[in-house]
Amino acid sequence: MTMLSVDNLSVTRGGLPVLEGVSFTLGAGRALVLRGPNGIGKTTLLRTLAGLQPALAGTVSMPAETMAYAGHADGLKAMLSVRENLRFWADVYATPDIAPAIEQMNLRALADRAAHSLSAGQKRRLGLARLLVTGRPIWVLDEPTVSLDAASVALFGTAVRAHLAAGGAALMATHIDLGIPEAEVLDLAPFKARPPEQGGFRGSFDEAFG
Ligand SMILES: Nc1ncnc2c1ncn2[C@@H]1O[C@H](COP(=O)(O)OP(=O)(O)OP(=O)(O)O)[C@@H](O)[C@H]1O
Repeated sequence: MTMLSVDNLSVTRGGLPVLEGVSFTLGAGRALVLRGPNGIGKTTLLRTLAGLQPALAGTVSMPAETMAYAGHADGLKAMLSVRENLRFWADVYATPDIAPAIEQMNLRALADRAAHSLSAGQKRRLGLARLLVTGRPIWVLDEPTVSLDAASVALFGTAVRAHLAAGGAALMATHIDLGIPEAEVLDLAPFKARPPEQGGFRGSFDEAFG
């Protein structure tokens, strides 16, 4: 069953097209890994899908409200404890129980620590625990394993697989193997936007106004 359908999407950064004509579908229970070199537009595409910036063209079948985005900035409240951060998000998303998220991301020993006092990897774990309390079906993950040690990468891989097994879906940019062999891969190279031709803008300008 198709959960998300992206058709002919074009995305921009700093006003310039980055990727053009991106099309793919993502089924319930499926994971899709975006591949491509630094700067190709993985972050831009994920942010566009999550509704954080507008698309230049194309359609996305599901609203951003169905997606939980975890990006480079974890969006944690520095002065709140781990537990308070999760309660805050649980209230926002009307999720009754934060205990499963604390367990799955191995945060029990850190539950009363202020978020600002956590290490980079611990902050990442808290940011990923936030995904679990959103209750949203489509996870949109930008380099989710940055700063995680091997044990935490394994925890995270397990959480993603549990999400897929429960009928969710995941779209992610990652350079490492998450231990999800069934994940499909989308190479973004064919969608790289062509740079504007030399004088192309002036040409069309002249044509329109000359
Ligand atoms: N703030 C910005 N303003 C203008 N252009 C930007 C900005 N940030 C990034 N870009 C450019 O937009 C393009 C796409 O960047 P993006 O971060 O989406 O790539 P990425 O594939 O996620 O890269 P990485 O693998 O390094 O994370 C790049 O060419 C980059 O130089």
